[in-house]
Amino acid sequence: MSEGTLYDKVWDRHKVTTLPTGQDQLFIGLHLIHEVTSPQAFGMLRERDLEVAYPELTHATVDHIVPTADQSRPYEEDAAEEMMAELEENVREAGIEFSDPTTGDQGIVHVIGPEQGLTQPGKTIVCGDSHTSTHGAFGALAFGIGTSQIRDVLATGTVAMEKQKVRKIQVDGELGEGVEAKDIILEIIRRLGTEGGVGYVYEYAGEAIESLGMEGRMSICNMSIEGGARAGYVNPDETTYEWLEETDYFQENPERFEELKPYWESIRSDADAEYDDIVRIDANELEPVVTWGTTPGQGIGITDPIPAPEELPEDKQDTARRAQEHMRVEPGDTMEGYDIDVAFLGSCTNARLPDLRRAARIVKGREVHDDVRAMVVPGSQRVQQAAEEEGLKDIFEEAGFEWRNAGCSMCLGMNEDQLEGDEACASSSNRNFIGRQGSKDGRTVLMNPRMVAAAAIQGEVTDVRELPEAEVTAQ
Ligand SMILES: CC(C)[C@H](C(=O)O)[C@@H](O)C(=O)O
Ligand code: SF4
Repeated sequence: MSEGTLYDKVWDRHKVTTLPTGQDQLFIGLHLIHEVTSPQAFGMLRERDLEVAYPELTHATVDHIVPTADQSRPYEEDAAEEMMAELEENVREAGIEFSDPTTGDQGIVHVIGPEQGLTQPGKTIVCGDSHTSTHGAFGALAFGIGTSQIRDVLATGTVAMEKQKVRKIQVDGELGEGVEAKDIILEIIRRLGTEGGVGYVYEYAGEAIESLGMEGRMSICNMSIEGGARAGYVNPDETTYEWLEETDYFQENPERFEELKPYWESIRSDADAEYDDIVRIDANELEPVVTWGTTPGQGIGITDPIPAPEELPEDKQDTARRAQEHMRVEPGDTMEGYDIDVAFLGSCTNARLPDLRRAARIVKGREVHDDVRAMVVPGSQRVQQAAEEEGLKDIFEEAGFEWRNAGCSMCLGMNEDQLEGDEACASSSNRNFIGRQGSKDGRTVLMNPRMVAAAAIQGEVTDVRELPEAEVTAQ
């Protein structure tokens, strides 16, 4: 008999009880914390004289406020220094491991969890951060949670949640040249809308998903939340296991790998599992996708015309009009040739090593356009170090990119990396909301990392398929 989807199986395994509210109480296998959303929750624990129940299942990093240029302490910005100091005190008191910048392991929370082998198939993972859905790439159930839930998980190791429906997104076929995981997810959100996933978790399946590496799967799961879904996941397979085996945790505990593998296999969705909805996408039809508006759902293929608001469903027309005014784009035009001032290669969506490698192949031997300020912000210190060792830093710097230290940076502009005035930014991040990159008049165009590299070189949104790639010796 079918036990159902991965979602059903992992949920049932972690369910403690059904609460009088109708919600289920779930045991949490990994609680990731960062400096922005944890301080209040620790405060609530103190008020009630409670201790952290499972410090060994909790792991901290600093990412949002961390400066990416000068990281000497105290940080130049007082607010950043205060948040860092508070996190340091909280983790010290509770005995929580902290990947701070002195460890060489620091980075964006959704980059370091997988990197260190903390993220594993069949685990329940939470973090006070919406993009926690990223970890679903490993076949984990991973949810972003709010402050009171962070408090609950700190105090009890459990959280109250409502079960969602499951939509299978079946991506068949093969991606063409220059088209990436990021384009798949931007296309999904374009088709289903930013609210389309409300009430669902997304299971990504099909040949095009299975042939992606873990980093591509993470880019897709990362943006599930931008499509309104509570979480997203991919069933674990040999690609997952091979990646995991190289992580610290399984290098240090090889016997755990053999012990856990049967569990990982057992939680895969059954072939006859029932879904609440199934959506099919043909990867062969995709081209690089870019956004023309101010939500991640306002995207188009690079050769497609920007839609006229009146052609859109009625409830989308006003936001489209406002977005087109803000972005200063005209219906009927393509986004190709849209002038940019800044190029940002970073964020938990697209700042892992393979992302930087692909972008470097576009950048090598070329120069950043005179009117463009371009920067690379690696997702973690480890990505940074590996990229430096294999020569990627030199490629970017020779072309005129700034090479920064790891953090969220200009993805949301909580540190000093911000757009100025009405600058337009080609960005490998996941949100293009008005004001997102630190300036209320700033204009963000989301795209895949190779497209960001191409835009940096040309000074305008460019179809990367027209720029031949250079050979880069890195594997
Ligand atoms: C600061 C944090 C709460 C926020 C999130 O939840 O996603 C941030 O990471 C973001 O991407 O906007
Ligand atoms: S990189 Fe951006 S999306 Fe990711 S956690 Fe940081 S701010 Fe949020």
